[in-house]
Amino acid sequence: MENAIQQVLLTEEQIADKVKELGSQISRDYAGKNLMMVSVLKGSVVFMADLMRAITVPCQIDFMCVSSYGSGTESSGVVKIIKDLDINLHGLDLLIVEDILDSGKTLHYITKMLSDRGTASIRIATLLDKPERRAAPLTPDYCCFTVPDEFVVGYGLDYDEKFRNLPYIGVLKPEVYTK
Ligand SMILES: O=P(O)(O)OC[C@H]1O[C@H](OP(=O)(O)OP(=O)(O)O)[C@H](O)[C@@H]1O
Ligand code: HPA
Ligand SMILES: [Mg+2]
Repeated sequence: MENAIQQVLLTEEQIADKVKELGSQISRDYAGKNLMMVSVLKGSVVFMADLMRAITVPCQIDFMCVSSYGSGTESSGVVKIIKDLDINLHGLDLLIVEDILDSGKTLHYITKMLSDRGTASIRIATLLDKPERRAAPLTPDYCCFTVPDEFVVGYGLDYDEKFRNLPYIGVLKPEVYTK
């Protein structure tokens, strides 16, 4: 697994520090609100688990599972909802938790879909932002790191369902996906 990585972009320590910092900021911003954290599976599972434990105000959590990349490195443009949320969102302050904002197609679709459900507010927290690839008009409200236009894996992010369990974020060697 490690020999498919060209470069470690973000170490475990760098990620942990930044996630704690973001947790404190979100805790300040959501004091007195009805925070509902929505994790967009599968990629956000690791970030969600760490971020929710860095938040000190009361919150609910729920999960939705969507997919648009399949086994490629470019968005198919078709966002498939594999599992929708279970909880009624009326009056809740939604924080959508994503691992990466890349083309923006996934979050554009999800925010539009969820804004029809009577939420009090919707914000986006993403671990990584790759602005050079943006195709849909979207900016995150909270972001831990901006990354260059390279395919990254680890800390939940996959290529063809692999590498999610790497504890750091690494750039995948292009020969892994150009073969
Ligand atoms: O901004 P975009 O170009 O839409 O890319 C971002 C989305 O792509 C990845 O999901 P993917 O479809 O790979 O599903 P996964 O989370 O199960 O890996 C990632 O987890 C984001 O949800
Ligand atoms: O760079 C990426 N890596 C893994 N999954 C992704 N989904 C969008 N961009 C990426
Ligand atoms: Mg993926």
